[in-house]
Amino acid sequence: MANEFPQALTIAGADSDGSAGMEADLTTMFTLGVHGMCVLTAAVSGNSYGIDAAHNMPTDFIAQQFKTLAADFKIRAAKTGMLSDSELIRTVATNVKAGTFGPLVLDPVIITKHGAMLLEESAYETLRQELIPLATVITPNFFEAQKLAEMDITTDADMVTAAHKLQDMGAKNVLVKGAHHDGDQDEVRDFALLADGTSFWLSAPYVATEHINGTGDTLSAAITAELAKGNGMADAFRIAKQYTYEAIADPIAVGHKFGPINHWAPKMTRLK
Ligand SMILES: Nc1ncnc2c1ncn2[C@@H]1O[C@H](COP(=O)(O)OP(=O)(O)OP(=O)(O)O)[C@@H](O)[C@H]1O
Ligand SMILES: Cc1ncc(COP(=O)(O)O)c(N)n1
Repeated sequence: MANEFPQALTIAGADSDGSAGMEADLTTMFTLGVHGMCVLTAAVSGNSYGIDAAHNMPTDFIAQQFKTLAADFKIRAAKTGMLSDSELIRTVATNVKAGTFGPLVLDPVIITKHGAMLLEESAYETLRQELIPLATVITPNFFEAQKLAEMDITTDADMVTAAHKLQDMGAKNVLVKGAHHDGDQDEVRDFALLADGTSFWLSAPYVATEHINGTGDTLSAAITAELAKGNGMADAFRIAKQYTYEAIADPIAVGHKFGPINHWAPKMTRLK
């Protein structure tokens, strides 16, 4: 009998162009040497220009997927992606609480690189109440941190304040991703706040490319994969940031606008 292989779960929407969502999550987990599984929450019809349509899965089917996977696999870490609305968030929260899926990485997907909104504004409060308290880690981008912490973020000090607010809401560890879309900077910095109160900045060179669809999914899926392998939180953050940077830094020519990042570039396969 083979040794038990690290297994992780993504609770996410499918992105038809393969750049973000479930596809980015499973690709990242595969590349980092973890077997990835999926509870499908929604599906979008998208290409590198934008998203043309989206559909949610029925909540009873979402609940069934959790039960089917829990009946068999030893899932060591899980993450969330596109959750669309309050009903879906509640379904996911109920089923996460009922199962043993290890640490939960909450990627609070609200907006895509093309500006499509993947979470209804009326659901922000449900996310705060139902899912943030269950989160071992939350990984909001700049925009999501502003919405969830209900504050403007313009300085490093604001990022730190937002991270503490999210921790006060119940997320144990927080990674607030810095803004990077204006191109007037030479580095992108994310702020990490750990459960024990320690904190640090993660920095990488700014890459001037439009091939950045799925960066947030990739970062949170890489954190999930590293936690599934047994790495500590700070190491998981650092490895995930490096993996994502390397995948952005060597773009591939796929699509005409916001194309996918390059998961063949990182030289980190099965890094422990
Ligand atoms: N152009 C870039 N150059 C270097 N690093 C980048 C660039 N864009 C994003 N990153 C990094 O990628 C990671 C993901 O952050 P990002 O803010 O893109 O997530 P996101 O907005 O949730 O992604 P998405 O829009 O795909 O949902 C962060 O560590 C961020 O610093
Ligand atoms: C189905 C789906 N889920 C999530 C995202 C956002 O991904 P990211 O935050 O990585 O840009 C997306 N574009 N599509």
